[in-house]
Amino acid sequence: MTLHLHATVADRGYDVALDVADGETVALLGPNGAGKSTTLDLVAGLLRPDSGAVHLDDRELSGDRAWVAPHDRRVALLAQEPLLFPHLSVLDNVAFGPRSAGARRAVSRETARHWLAEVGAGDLADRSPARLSGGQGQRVAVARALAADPRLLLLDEPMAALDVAVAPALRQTLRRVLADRSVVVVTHDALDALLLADRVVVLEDGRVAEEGPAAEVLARPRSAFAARIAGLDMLRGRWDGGVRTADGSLVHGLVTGPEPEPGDPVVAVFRPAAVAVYREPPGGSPRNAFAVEVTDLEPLGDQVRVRAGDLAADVTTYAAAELDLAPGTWVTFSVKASEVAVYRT
Ligand SMILES: Nc1ncnc2c1ncn2[C@@H]1O[C@H](COP(=O)(O)OP(=O)(O)OP(=O)(O)O)[C@@H](O)[C@H]1O
Repeated sequence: MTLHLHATVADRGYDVALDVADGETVALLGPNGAGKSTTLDLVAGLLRPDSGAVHLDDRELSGDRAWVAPHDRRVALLAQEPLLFPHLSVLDNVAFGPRSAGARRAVSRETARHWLAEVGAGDLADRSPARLSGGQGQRVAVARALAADPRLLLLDEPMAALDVAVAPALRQTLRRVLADRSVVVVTHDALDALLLADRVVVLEDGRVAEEGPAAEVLARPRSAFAARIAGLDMLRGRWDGGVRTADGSLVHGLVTGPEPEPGDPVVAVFRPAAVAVYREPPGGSPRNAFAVEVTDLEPLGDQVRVRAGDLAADVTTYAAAELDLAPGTWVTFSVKASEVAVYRT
C-alpha cells in the first residue's frame, strides 16, 4: 500500500506533501504546532483539506471529488492513550475490529488472540481495560489496531504517555510488528526515529523542512528541530568563506558535501561536548568564539549542559562551578573549526 498526500489547510498555514511507500515506516518529527497531528487527521479522515488530495494506492480518500468516511479507509489511528472500550474485556476490545468487519465471533476472537500474542499481551485477554498499566494498555491498543487489518497504520506518539522504564520494551515490540507495514509515526524522540523509521520527515510551520533516511537526517540535520533532537548545535547563515550568521559573525569549519557558492544557505553543526566555555573571550585563539547569555543549566551525568538559547555546551560540573554560571551570565562559547561541520541546506 502506498500513501500520497498533498494537502493545504488554510487556517492552519498547512501545506504538506507526504508519500509513504509500500512497507515503509515514516517518522513525522517537528516542534509543537508544526502540523504533525494535522497530517494524521487528514489521512485518518478526521479533517478535510481545503485543497489537494489523499490517495491510498489508486483510491482517493479525500479530494475535490471524493470523501471516504474514516471507518471505510482501512487506516488505523493509534492515539497517545489506548482509548479502549471500558465495558469490554481486552480480548473483546481486540476482536471488535474483525467482528465489525463481519467476521464470526469465534474467528474474530481467534484473530484477537493471535494479535495479543504478537504484542506480548496474550496473558491479558480476560482483563478489564481498567486493570491495565499504561504500557499494557498501549500493547492492547496496538493489537486492536492490527487486528482490524489496516492498510496503513498511524501512530501518534505511542510512547509519550509511558514511563521511561517501559518504553524500551514497547519500542522493541513496535519495531517487530511494524516491519514491512506502511506506517506513519509521530514522535519527538530521536531513538524512535532511528529504531522504528526507514525515513523521517521534519515539519516546521506547516511545511516539510527536511526529509531523508533517519540516520542521515540525525547525523547531518538541516532543520533546527532535527539538530535539537539529534543533540547537536546548529548555526545558520550564508556562505562567505565560512558561515556568516545574521548577527555578522563568521563561523569556520570543515566543509562536507558539495562546495558552497558565495551566498548559499549553509549551516555550521557541532557537538555541545566540543564547546569550551569562558568567562572572558580567549585572546589570540584561532577558535570560533560567540558571546552568549546563559539561559539554563541542566545536570547531565557528571557534566552540566549549559544552554544559551538554541546553543548548548557540555562542561564538567567542576568547570560550571568554577565559572560561577547562572542564567543571565554572559559567557563566550568557543569551538575549534576542526570540530565544526559546514554544509549546504
Ligand atoms: N482544531 C484546530 N483548529 C484550528 N487550528 C488548529 C487546530 N488544531 C491545530 N491547529 C493549528 O494547526 C497548526 C498545526 O497544529 P498540529 O496540532 O497539527 O501540530 P503538531 O505538530 O501536531 O503539534 P503538537 O506537537 O503540539 O501536537 C497549529 O498552528 C495549530 O495551532
